[in-house]
Amino acid sequence: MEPEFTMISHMEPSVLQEIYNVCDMDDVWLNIAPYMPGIEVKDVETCKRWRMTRNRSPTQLLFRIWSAKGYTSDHLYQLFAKTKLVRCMRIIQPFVHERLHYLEELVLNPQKAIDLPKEPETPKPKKRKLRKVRLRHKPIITKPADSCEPGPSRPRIVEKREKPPKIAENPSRNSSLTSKVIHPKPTESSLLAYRNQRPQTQSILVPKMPPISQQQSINLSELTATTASNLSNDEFPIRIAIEGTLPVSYTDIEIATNMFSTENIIGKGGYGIVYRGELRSGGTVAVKRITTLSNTNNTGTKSSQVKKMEKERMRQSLQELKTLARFRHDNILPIYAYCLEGPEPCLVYQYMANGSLEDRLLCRKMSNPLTWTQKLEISLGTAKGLHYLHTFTKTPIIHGDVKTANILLDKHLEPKLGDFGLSRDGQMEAEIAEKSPLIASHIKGTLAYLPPEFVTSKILSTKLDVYSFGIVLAEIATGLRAYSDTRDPRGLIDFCQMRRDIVENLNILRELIVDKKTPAPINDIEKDAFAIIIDLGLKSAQRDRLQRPNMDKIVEILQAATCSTPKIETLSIKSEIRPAENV
Ligand SMILES: Nc1ncnc2c1ncn2[C@@H]1O[C@H](COP(=O)(O)OP(=O)(O)OP(=O)(O)O)[C@@H](O)[C@H]1O
Repeated sequence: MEPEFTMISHMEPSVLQEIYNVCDMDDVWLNIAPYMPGIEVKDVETCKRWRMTRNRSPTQLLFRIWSAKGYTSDHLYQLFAKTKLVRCMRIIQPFVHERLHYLEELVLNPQKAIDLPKEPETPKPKKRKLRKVRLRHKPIITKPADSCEPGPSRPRIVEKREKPPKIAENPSRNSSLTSKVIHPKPTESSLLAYRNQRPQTQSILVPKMPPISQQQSINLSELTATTASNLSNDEFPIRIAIEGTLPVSYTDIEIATNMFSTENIIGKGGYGIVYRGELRSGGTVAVKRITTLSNTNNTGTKSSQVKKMEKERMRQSLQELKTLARFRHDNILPIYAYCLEGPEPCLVYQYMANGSLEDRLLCRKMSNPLTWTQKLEISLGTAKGLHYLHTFTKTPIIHGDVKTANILLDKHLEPKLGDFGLSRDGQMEAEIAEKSPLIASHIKGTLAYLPPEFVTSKILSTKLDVYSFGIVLAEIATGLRAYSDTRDPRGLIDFCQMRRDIVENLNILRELIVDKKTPAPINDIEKDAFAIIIDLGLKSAQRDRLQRPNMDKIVEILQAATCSTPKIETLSIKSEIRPAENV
């Protein structure tokens, strides 16, 4: 059965490439942009910068932006007819509905067109497949006053603000060409005519995307053409993920990050680069740009391995979006917005001025060492965030990747847990006794922070996060890395525990493993801080998960430690734990 329509982004990549080649040549794309409903001045400017700064095809970006608005190969064919690009019409003809094929003849021989049978009226689209898109700006075309180009000038788009549109225009019905609306290559007079003819409204009806859940798999190109409003299946995870979070345009992100300038880079992770962005309305944000993999094999297509990695990358980004959009807490990194319409998906977060806890513990970027009071507050805040995740809903959420790099510090050094790509629904330890333990389908996370029961038996419970948090506490107390090849033992918990077993005297232990960068304690709370943090760290990272405390107990201990002289048992774990194996 013939498909109802083909989304531009779903067309054969080699066909699209051919079109890009033709339209990039002599900047032909600049001639067609003014005829594309919904394309604004800022979009054209973005495409120009895209070519200038990255040497990438401006047509490709232009089509991506347009395609994200729901336009199909049929619309593209009509656009090429309007701009008399017969070569392009022929290239995409196999993807175009037969009823439109007559347009080629019409373009080649407009006189003959009078004798042609009238174009069959486009069937009225089903109501549920239509979506109303209102555009704020109407581009109009003028000849640049300062143009020094000979002959017909290249149309320039200038922005003009308009009153809100009143009448809806359906491009699938109104843009079917008749001899009246076919334009020759724009000349000054034709541009004037075009301006007068162009409908006064910018409100158009766009066919809705097919529900993505019906498609076989999710890939980047599908997602980049996806917006919140054109997903129709309520069960589809993207819709759930993005509900309650604002979509933002790719252009706005480019402007905020100064075209993703290297000066704005604040960090790099496994899946993307994080940029500092300045909003036009004022305020700073962090933008994570999920990088796509450029590796292709010698046939020019991506290997199945690369496709698998891209899919996983996308899955994790959506998981992060889904969890962060659902859970709001003082100690969970707020997500502000997302963008799926551009060449790479982007997530926009609150900007954390003091970077990651990892950076601060290692005094990277010339930062000052944290004091014991700050270390206690950061430990407590992080514990509260985890406690919230484990207890807020009936089914606890397991973060799955708690580590110092994923604890971010705002300008007041308030910690916020980030990187929820591996988060999932889990079980409380108590539930495991009643039911059978949840077994993860795969092991993911940072190996040095993963507990033995997860690495060996894939047992998934809240105690996974408790174990990882224990290692974070040991890092806070000692200033040492979770794992080091040059240390014996290499794992930090084993390293501390071994010394703890040998040395009875707390002062000597402190001398051996305390973080020497931390300023000397200035009060009783600070004096006790090292012992409390390392003790809790070792307890939380015990090999036997049943011996590890719950997050509520951990919060209670840290809360007591930050407010008054704690009356809690410290360094009492000598006989309780066996040295943990390095995982
Ligand atoms: N909201 C933010 N504000 C300020 N800096 C941030 C923010 N988010 C991330 N960063 C910085 O960017 C770095 C990279 O973050 P990202 O989450 O991509 O990777 P990661 O967690 O370090 O690594 P991976 O995702 O591979 O585990 C962080 O270590 C941090 O320094």
